[in-house]
Amino acid sequence: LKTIEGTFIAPQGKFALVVGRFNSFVVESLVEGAIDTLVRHGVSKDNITVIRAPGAFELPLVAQKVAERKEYAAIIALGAVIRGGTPHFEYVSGECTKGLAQVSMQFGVPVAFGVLTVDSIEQAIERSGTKAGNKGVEAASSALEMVSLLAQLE
Ligand SMILES: O=c1[nH]c(NC[C@H](O)[C@H](O)[C@H](O)CO)c([N+](=O)[O-])c(=O)[nH]1
Repeated sequence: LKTIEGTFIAPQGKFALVVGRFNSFVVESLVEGAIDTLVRHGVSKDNITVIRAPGAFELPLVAQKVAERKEYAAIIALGAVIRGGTPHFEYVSGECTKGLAQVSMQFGVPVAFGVLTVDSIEQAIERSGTKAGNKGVEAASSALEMVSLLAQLE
């Protein structure tokens, strides 16, 4: 039986955090959690770049431009799409999710999905460092694991 799995041991590679500013009160906690996770797993802060975009809708294009540079071992997408009174939520979160997945497949680079898509501010706060964890931490952990896993599949 052969098993191939990723570890969380920091690679030499660089990490790009592409961040949607919208709902920054929540998103900045995701950024903090992601950076803390990378650093505590041995990634040098010199190997972490934070790129901020207006909102979640812009994240796929920014991720694509970052991926094109072929400089980064992984991209961590962070944002918060919070349902308002209109269907806008579906369009923004749907396009963001599809677009990020497309970049990942097109360029063969891990794009960790750390974009909250929630029904309320309360849910957003719960997932940005309170009782439901921190989606930025989860996304950074996923990025570390994927870099390690993909290195074994090259
Ligand atoms: O990141 C978000 N962007 C949002 N809209 C902005 C969007 O991402 C674009 O920046 C904007 O449409 C301009 O292109 C949101 N809502 O509208 O609710 C949201 O909840 N989260």
